[in-house]
Amino acid sequence: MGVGVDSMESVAFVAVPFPAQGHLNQLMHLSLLVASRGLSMHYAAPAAHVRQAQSRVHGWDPEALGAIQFHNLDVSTYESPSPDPTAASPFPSHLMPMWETFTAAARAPLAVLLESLSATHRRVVVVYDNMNAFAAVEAARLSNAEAFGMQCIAISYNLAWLDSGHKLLRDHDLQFLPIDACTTKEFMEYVFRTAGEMQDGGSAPSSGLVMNTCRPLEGEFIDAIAEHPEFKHKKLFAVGPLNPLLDASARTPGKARHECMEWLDKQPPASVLYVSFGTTTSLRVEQIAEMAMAIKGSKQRFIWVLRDADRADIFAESGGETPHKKLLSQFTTETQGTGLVITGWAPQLEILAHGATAAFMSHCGWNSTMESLSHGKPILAWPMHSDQPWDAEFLCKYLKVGLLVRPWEKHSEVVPAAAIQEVIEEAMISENGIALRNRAKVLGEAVRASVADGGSSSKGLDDFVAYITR
Ligand SMILES: O=c1ccn([C@@H]2O[C@H](COP(=O)(O)OP(=O)(O)O[C@H]3O[C@H](CO)[C@@H](O)[C@H](O)[C@H]3O)[C@@H](O)[C@H]2O)c(=O)[nH]1
Repeated sequence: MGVGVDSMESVAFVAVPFPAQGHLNQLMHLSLLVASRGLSMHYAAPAAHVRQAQSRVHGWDPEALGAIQFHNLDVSTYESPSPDPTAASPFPSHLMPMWETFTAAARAPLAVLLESLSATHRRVVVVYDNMNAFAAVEAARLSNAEAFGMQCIAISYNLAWLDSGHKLLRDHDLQFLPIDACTTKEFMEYVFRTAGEMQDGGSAPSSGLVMNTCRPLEGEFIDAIAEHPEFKHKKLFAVGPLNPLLDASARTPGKARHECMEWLDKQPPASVLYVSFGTTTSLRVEQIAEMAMAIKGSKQRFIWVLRDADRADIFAESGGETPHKKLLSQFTTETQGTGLVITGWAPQLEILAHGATAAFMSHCGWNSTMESLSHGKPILAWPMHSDQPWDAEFLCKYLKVGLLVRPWEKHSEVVPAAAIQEVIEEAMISENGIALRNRAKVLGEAVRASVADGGSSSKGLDDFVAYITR
């Protein structure tokens, strides 16, 4: 027997993230933000990635997860090799087998989920990672579903991709490196193959884009993309930063604090350098040695997250001893009291929010960029792959809250300790560094205002929810 319209719940919101931390995270934040608006919330990913997203969610009281129904998309088993720091390309190619399996296998169970939600709701709204265009195709098969792409990277990146000679880039002297230069041939082939399945050989059948960005960072670029023929007839919503905003005490309600936070509490204000390269980068052992020398030589307080890229299944046993174990133990002894090395999962959002943190040496993944800027912290930019060289360019030349550690062009070289140390000292103890930190603080206030009541991103989220529940 069919379900009567009167008894149907209203709108089902289905998040379909791409299986990698920097993507799982953003759709989780969006789902949690929308959850309080009375929609029926769903988050669909392979089982290990649902678990990953749940266990690593940051800045939220874990109880908030209760508002979401999680669905394990049944995909066949995939290889989960260790990353290879010595590989010719810094791109995380060890994740490719899992991504291939995901794209091929997640579609059928997603279709079943969407069909069942479609039968019991007035409307199904699918917010899919732009890498998962298949989800938009599945939504388009249903009469009462619509899809929105989730933009997990800078929108200026899309503009540069579509038109690298755009006036905005020329006016600000911004150089765009094409993505194929910063990834691998294999990844590009995967991207074009998965996008190529789309209708008319091009874009996914979506109603628009939800963008994890805000006007104080990318206002001109948001306007320019809205004018672009590809987006002109689409609904665009800038709702970022999606990451929660913490105050300088950096406490997340309902969550036990990591021991590094007790150490941070004891450091003077704006005195600690935070160093981390996200979840898709593994440094060569020679580079780790140079980094250790630079940090020690700078005599600055620090927290250094020294971990390899995630494996496809983060819960799989990691094999063997790390090659830098001896170096690390010596470094830890020599820098006792000045800093901490974290080899596990660090509470990055809390560290960036903390009043003792001064600056962030980062690979410029878009999450790290937004998390840092929304807490008013400048970036020592060391781009590794993909969109990161663009983010570094944007931070250093457009927003003027970044210092370049090394240009992308030198990515295959080991950066010597002296060069790293010079940038650390510039950020931490020079006049220029103080000016940089002040600019980041001012920008951070503008970013935070955009998600406060009446701010542009807060309005963007209201408009999005009003549109999907119309
Ligand atoms: O110990 C750690 C390490 C990472 N993080 C978090 O993990 C996320 C990492 O995301 P991001 O900074 O974006 O880096 P990647 O993991 O490298 O992200 C991938 O996804 C991003 C969004 O698409 C892209 O911008 C990047 O280039 C791509 O590598 C952030 O939320 C961090 O706060 C922690 O909380 N603790």
